Amino acid sequence: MLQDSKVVVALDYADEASALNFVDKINPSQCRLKVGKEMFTLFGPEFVRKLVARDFDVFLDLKFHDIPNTVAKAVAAAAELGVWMVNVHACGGKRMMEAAKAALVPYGDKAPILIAVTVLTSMEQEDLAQMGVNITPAEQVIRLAKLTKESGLDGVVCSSQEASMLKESLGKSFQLITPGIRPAGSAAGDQRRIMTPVEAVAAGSDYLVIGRPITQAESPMQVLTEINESLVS
Ligand SMILES: O=c1ccn([C@@H]2O[C@H](COP(=O)(O)O)[C@@H](O)[C@H]2O)c(=O)[nH]1
Repeated sequence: MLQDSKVVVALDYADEASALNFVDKINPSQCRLKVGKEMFTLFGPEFVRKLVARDFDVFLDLKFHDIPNTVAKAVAAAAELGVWMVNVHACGGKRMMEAAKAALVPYGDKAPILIAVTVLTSMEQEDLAQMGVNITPAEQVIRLAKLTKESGLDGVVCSSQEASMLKESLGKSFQLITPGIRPAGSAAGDQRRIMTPVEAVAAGSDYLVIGRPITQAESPMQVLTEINESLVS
């Protein structure tokens, strides 16, 4: 299926019917779909299978963070679901990330893209300081992104505010998946390191993860269409 859009819609709905009502109105050329902790916990792998069966590229955003053996098994289970992308926390360390990557080798070119979360886009300097991390979010992001690349992964989750710096130091092919995207005028909510869709793409984001500005809009389809049109160069 031809995938044109850089938008990954975060399907953070509390009920399956609302999620499928939105999905039924779109096609895979308009966006990819992200299933996170809320919907996976509520509706499990069967919900993911339904989206994959509709030909959508699915990002399974469960942010695995555990011992290497457990994460490797979880990532392989994600590959069995046929998802397009899966992630772990870079804070799990190099051995954990290497184990996750190795677990995908048997899937060859059917393996999902494997990325690692650096610093959550909801976090700012004060949040890091409270955890004893006394550097800026950007410094922590580059540190974890370098470790992710050394571990053989395909890219990172970061904010678009770090995108140009990461592209410059880690190269064009290292994928940058950026939540914390807010079209002008939409509420930031709990997000802290944000950018508009147009700014994010200009900064070097490869994929834009967008949830509430689309899913909570009066007309989600209209917002998605407007964002896609704003990104056509
Ligand atoms: O650093 C991160 C990592 C993941 N997320 C996820 O992205 C979406 C964002 O949703 P919005 O409604 O657009 O804020 C959400 O599912 C998060 O779990 C993130 O925001 N930041």
